Amino acid sequence: MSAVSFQNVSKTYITPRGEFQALKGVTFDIEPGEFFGLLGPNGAGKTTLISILAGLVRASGGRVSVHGADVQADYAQARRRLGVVPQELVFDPFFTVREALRFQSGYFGIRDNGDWIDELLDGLGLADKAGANMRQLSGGMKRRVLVAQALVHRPPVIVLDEPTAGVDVELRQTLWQFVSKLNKQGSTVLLTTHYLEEAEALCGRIAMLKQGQVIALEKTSELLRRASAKVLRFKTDNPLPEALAAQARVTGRFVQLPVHDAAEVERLLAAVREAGLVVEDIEVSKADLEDVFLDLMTGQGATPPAQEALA
Ligand SMILES: Nc1ncnc2c1ncn2[C@@H]1O[C@H](COP(=O)(O)OP(=O)(O)OP(=O)(O)O)[C@@H](O)[C@H]1O
Repeated sequence: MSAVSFQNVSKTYITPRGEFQALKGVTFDIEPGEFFGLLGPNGAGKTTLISILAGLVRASGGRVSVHGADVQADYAQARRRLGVVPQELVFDPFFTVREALRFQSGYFGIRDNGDWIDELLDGLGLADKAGANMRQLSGGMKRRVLVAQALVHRPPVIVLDEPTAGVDVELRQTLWQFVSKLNKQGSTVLLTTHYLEEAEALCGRIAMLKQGQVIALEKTSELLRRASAKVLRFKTDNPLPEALAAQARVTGRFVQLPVHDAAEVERLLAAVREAGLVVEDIEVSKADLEDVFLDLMTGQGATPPAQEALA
């Protein structure tokens, strides 16, 4: 049985300007023990999908289950199997860290959870803050408590929605060490992130969402191998012509363009020459996940499975 199953999930929001379809028939399963990445640009529908999984938003259509428990019909079972780390910092300012974790344990009907709470505090670098009041903690420390709170009932499925957005390097490392350890011990992890290097390093499989649809669903290694395997890189001080800018990743003077074969390299360089750009340090090198992502998002060179997913 899948750890998480999304079957034909749709969501239509009613807005003052009419209906807006945020999810359009999203279907994929996550198997027990996977470290799974959900990627997509702003507004792709990632948070909506996770909120439906967590029972915070109701799907307009389709079915979502956690280890077989339907998130609507069997909410309590599904919720018990999930540890959701939210994006926003929500906490009760009057509790100490340990009290907050005890309270959360009680919410799930768990007593005598002290040993696991100690392990969480240790693993997340919170041991010396156990007695501190929540309102005294820095933003980074509060975020650690949110992670501990999400895991207090030892859920088999851990959901992290942009857990490292705006957090310092130390917390990112602590968090990934701890979550990777839980994953090695058998927990399933679903991660949404904007940091593609994080997804590349951690996730075994990745789904990419674009405008509410899955446009790629593959092993990370396959995704890297299959989509534009190469990128053309160069430096220039000149602005790019529009046709090139639409597919390029530009960082200061550095320009990167996805390429699929030698003919495309020649075509792009011809376009560069034609536009009169002065370029330096031209090289063709291996793509990383960010290149693949950009390639798929700009609609260039979608891989065969991605096209199937769109059908
Ligand atoms: N409550 C709502 N009412 C109307 N529209 C909404 C609502 N929540 C989200 N949306 C819209 O649905 C789309 C998907 O939003 P969602 O937050 O799921 O995307 P996301 O992929 O998580 O983006 P981000 O990376 O910015 O968090 C967006 O266009 C958003 O404006």
